[in-house]
Amino acid sequence: MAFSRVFSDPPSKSIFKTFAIMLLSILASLYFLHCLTERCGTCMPTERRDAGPAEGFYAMKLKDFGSVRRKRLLQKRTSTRPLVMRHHSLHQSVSAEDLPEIEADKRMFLSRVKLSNSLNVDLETGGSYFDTGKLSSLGEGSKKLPQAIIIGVKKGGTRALLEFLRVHPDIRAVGAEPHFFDRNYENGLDWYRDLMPKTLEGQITMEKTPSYFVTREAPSRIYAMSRDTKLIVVVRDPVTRAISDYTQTLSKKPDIPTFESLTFKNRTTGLIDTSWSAIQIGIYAKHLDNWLQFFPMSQILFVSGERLISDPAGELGRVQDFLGLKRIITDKHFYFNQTKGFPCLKKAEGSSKPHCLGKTKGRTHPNIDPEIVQRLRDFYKPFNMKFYQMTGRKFGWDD
Ligand SMILES: Nc1ncnc2c1ncn2[C@@H]1O[C@H](COP(=O)(O)OS(=O)(=O)O)[C@@H](OP(=O)(O)O)[C@H]1O
Repeated sequence: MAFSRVFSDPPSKSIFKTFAIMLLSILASLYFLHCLTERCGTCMPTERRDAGPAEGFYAMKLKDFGSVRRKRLLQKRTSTRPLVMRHHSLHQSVSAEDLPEIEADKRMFLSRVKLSNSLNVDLETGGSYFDTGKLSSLGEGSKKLPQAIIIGVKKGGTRALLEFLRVHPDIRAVGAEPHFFDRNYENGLDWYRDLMPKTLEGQITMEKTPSYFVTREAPSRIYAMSRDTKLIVVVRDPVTRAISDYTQTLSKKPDIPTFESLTFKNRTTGLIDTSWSAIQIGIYAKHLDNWLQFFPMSQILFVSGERLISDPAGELGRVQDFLGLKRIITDKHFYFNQTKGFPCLKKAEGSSKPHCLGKTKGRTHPNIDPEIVQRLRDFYKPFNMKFYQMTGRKFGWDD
């Protein structure tokens, strides 16, 4: 009897013990969460908003440090995501290039966008990811509608621009192309907002969908969302752009007719088929007219696709100015990769490794008969002249 009293607890005592253990575990988890939000441990300097002129320089430095830190903080919190999520096959199976351009399988597309954004995977390059769900549980930042959008043009260099911009600590961008203002508008703004990554105060939310530039309804729809939206268009020599567009289609459907036969309505008369999208997209002046019905020129920035390759830092400087951001992305961020034949990032967003765009960017183009190329140059010339006049910039496609 005495033995059993010493070695076996009465039921109430054992319940108390279990309860005490549970309480301790809850307290330990709470403390762990608390530390995750960095409210314990080190004390970091924070941004000062009230710096007077004499403190300007230091305030600026502090601001840069603050914004860099903000982004690092956001990225750090995602780095516990299982590495399997970065597995190459995942990126391959959801490659943005694989998203059907015209006859999109909507359900598949939406699930891809969702997957991309839940991981913040850049579907094209697989370069970075961001666990928005995790942040939401910590209550950091909030999803906002984009304040700036790269609206075009297809094959202009839009992916390169977005990837480069993502290096900036004050830019947060969705990796996949949401196609909201063309294919998914009926889903509503809440759906669109939900695709966006979380941002902290002062950060700019961005997305890119190159087909917006040629979508008739896109200007009015974006205007309805916010008349202050900043628009960026990466333009490229329309002839090279058309060939690049064709090369992409050919890579997916090797049986399509030749570039030559698609270019002409009638080969003997030399009449160009302007209904072919590869040709149509390059008539920039016509599409721009549509945008100018809703947005002033001052709200649209034109980036040269050619200079984005020959002088990425120069073009990025213009974009950062346009977005009202400090020029943080400079020459130091790029190197020219001889094998790729393009500029690449020394360090991609959220990584310490060099990063080039994927193999679907910078494809080898098929050889096109120089006569046909010349015919296309003649066709585009008046439209290009008009476009130079409208934008006040000579892009040098006809020199
Ligand atoms: N740094 C860097 N690396 C690789 N590729 C680069 C880069 N900068 C610009 N480009 C050019 O981007 C072209 C693809 O344009 P987009 O990204 O707008 O294409 S898409 O519309 O999103 O499919 C792609 O076109 P192609 O060369 O025809 O493949 C490239 O020429």
